[in-house]
Amino acid sequence: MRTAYSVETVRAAERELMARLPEGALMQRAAAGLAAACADVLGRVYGSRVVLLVGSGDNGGDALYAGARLARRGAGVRAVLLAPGRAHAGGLAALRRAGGSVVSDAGGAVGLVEQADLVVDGIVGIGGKGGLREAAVPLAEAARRGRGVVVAVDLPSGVDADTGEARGTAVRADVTVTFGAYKPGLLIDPGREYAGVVRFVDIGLGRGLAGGTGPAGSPRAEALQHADVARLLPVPGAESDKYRRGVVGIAAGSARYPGAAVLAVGGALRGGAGAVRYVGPAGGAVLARYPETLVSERGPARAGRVQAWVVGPGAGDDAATVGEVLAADVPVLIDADGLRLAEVGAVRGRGLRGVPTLMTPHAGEAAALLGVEREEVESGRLAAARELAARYEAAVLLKGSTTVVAEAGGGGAVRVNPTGTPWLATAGSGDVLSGLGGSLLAAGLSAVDAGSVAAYLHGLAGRFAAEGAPVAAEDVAGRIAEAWRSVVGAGV
Ligand SMILES: NC(=O)C1=CN([C@@H]2O[C@H](COP(=O)(O)OP(=O)(O)OC[C@H]3O[C@@H](n4cnc5c(N)ncnc54)[C@H](OP(=O)(O)O)[C@@H]3O)[C@@H](O)[C@H]2O)[C@@H](O)CC1
Ligand SMILES: [K+]
Repeated sequence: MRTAYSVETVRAAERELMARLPEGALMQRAAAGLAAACADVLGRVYGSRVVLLVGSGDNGGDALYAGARLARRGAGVRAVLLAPGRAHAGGLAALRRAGGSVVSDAGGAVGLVEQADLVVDGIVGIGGKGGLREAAVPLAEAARRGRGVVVAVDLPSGVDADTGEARGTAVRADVTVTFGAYKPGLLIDPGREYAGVVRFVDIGLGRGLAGGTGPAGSPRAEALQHADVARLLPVPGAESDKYRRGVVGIAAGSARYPGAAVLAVGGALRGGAGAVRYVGPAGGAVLARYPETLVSERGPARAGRVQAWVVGPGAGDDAATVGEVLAADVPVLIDADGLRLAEVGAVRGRGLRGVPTLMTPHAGEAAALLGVEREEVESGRLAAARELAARYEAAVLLKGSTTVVAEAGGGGAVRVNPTGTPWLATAGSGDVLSGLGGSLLAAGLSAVDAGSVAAYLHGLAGRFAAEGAPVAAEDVAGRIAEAWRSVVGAGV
């Protein structure tokens, strides 16, 4: 699991640790880790050309001390100072002692940046406010088009550490070396994309972050990894029959949109439930594609037992079916039209009774439910998911470039999906996800686990299906088993 903490929590943990350590010790740990990562990406340090972009805070200090270490190993290191009078004094002295040089005219340094083998972005770290300042923009752009590798210190400058927002230009890193804890902005797009490969350097904050003797700051975001997902996936026991593995009911599709039902059933059949029951007007289309489906002509209340329901994909205006499903005392996943048709009170009532509900809106649907503009949801995905989860007392999976899952009530760490791919933004892909999530709910996973595991597998399946080309939702459903196998293989 990658666990990310807010800047406030990281700062508090740092203060607590610094009080017990000699002055400057933490920065030396950070700089040592940073220099090691830089040496790795360079391959050969001796003779390489390194340019440090140095801002006015400790982020620049890290860059300068790491630069000094590289200079001692024979690299030609130049520090470009964005605020010449305010650069970290100790770091500057260390760099000069090691033979590095300083460039105070940032405006004239564009050529240097373009020609460097390695550009180290120490412009600003967790102390950053707003986007990159004007003087830094041409340097960030030069780093992007230049020939060298770009390594960001702690996080790419211009990216908001707590939200992943990038206002205006931000540094595009190949590698980000982050200290002490992941920051949410490294896990959430667009920040995640700007960060490139993230390397974590432990500087000893663990005890403070865990709440031990330090601040009881809880994680803000977490990203499942293969091994976490492998532990959560349902495994049938020797005596499991199809009913013990869970039956998932799909109340989806309409005469106008039969395809949504077919795709949701397709996702559900690959999600670990023992059987899929379909209720709705698209039974013929469903059976034609998936003859193993149990199709019922009657409404959800009389369709037979299920351990979880999926309601909403392609449902049109069928509010009665949505109401009937929400009245059932089993977990329910609500998607698409169902989100619009579900009454807040009915969903909240389930949550207050302890019956799980998982809502799976995309940004547009979430914006409509919250009564805000879509852009507001897109630029503050964590906050939007938490707000919906609090209003509805339901787990909320907010789909998008980075899919996030908040627990009912909106507290706790938000799960952030690391496997997404832009190719998944294709018609019907959400229907597959809803079936898959419902199937995992029926197999016994909690709402947050079912949502985050479904997003993880769906993202992997999307990548397998796409391989760099457009995909159809059917292809994604068809690759879920492969995604599952790849996860389980890595977890054992
Ligand atoms: N604390 C620790 O224990 C450890 C911390 N560590 C490291 O320290 C980093 C945090 O250092 P920090 O607190 O000095 O803040 P930092 O990110 O360098 O920036 C603040 C400065 O930048 C400025 N500035 C603000 N916004 C800006 C913008 N948009 N664009 C440009 N400039 C902007 C602002 O100045 P002002 O607004 O006054 O002009 C201020 O001077 C952290 O990320 C990690 O790398 C490690 O060494 C491990 C131990
Ligand atoms: K930085």
